[in-house]
Amino acid sequence: MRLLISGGGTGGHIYPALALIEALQQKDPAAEILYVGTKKGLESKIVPDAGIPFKTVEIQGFRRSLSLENVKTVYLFLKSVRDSKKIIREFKPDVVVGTGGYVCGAVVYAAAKLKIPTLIHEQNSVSGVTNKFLSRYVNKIGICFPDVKADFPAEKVVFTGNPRAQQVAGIKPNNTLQNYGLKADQPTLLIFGGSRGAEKINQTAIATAQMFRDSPYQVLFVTGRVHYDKLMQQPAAKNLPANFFIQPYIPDMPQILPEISAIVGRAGATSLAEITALGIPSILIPSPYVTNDHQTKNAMSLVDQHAAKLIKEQDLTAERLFETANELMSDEDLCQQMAHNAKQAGVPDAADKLLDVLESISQK
Ligand SMILES: CC(=O)N[C@H]1[C@@H](OP(=O)(O)OP(=O)(O)OC[C@H]2O[C@@H](n3ccc(=O)[nH]c3=O)[C@H](O)[C@@H]2O)O[C@H](CO)[C@@H](O)[C@@H]1O
Repeated sequence: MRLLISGGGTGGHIYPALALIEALQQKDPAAEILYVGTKKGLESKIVPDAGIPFKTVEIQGFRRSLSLENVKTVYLFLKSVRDSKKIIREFKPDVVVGTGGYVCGAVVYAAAKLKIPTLIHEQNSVSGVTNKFLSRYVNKIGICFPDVKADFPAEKVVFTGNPRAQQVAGIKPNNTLQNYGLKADQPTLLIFGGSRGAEKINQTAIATAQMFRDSPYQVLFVTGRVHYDKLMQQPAAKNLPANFFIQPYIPDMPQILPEISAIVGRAGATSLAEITALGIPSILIPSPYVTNDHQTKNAMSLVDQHAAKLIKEQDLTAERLFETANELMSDEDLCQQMAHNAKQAGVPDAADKLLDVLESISQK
């Protein structure tokens, strides 16, 4: 099969695409893949690092207010559709897949206009702007939360879950935390604010460092690459307790997750797919800055099932973060119960499900 795939901007759109590619390559080692993204998005590093052929088009998102920038956005969209058509004609895919982000708007739209079979994957409980636009043109739509079906033409929707879940579910603990300086035999709390890091979570997490000093577990705090240098200059980052570790980014997150006891993080949909695939208790701090507050809705699906606790960003303080995390890490029964509940919500065969949909529409 020749698969052209596009998804960009943040890890939450990119990692599901990579997981689908991995599942396809396992099933069909002769499969030919091309990934289309932008130079500016995280995909321009993550995708070539994964050894996948990568091409770019130039595109940007719409501003919500009336602005001259939107004229440029329309111009870039039309140009990127033309550029995408050129890439599609050269690569001759059997099927084109979009996993969200502005870039896949142009690529998948171009494919649909060229009558190539198309599939989009919506990770969230509320449809993204790009997927909503594309839903008119595509053949099928894979979803991860039942509620989001209402945002799309019902006959196109298939519940598949997030393929990253299957990629993560297949990995066994292998002392990977040691590569980051942590101990292999201690429970570990992971704190991170999504694939790009989150300023408020970062400032709060660094302020908790000394509070964790005497805890019988270790803390791995991941800042996001763009925040790391500035954060490490703060006095609080200079004299860290021996059980508190800071990293800019974890490129091999699927490898470390099976060794994590509990997570404090945003409620990005791909992170939640990982948390539920493995059954990890979590404390979720949804981003209030995303379309239609979709992270709160994502988070509530786990909170309602007693699989996660929720702290609103506006209520986040160092004391609240430490107390909530410490309470969880100190209560084995609670951890086990939440882990069990999280796992119930997981879809550990999501990549196979999405591949089935892909094969059903592909020209090959
Ligand atoms: C601000 C924003 O628009 N966020 C959106 C974005 O989030 P974001 O890109 O943060 O996505 P998620 O939290 O869903 O996923 C993050 C992904 O990055 C990985 N990771 C993270 C940190 C790290 O150091 N290493 C690493 O590999 C995680 O394992 C996970 O696979 O896409 C999600 C999925 O559509 C949405 O639900 C989020 O609302």
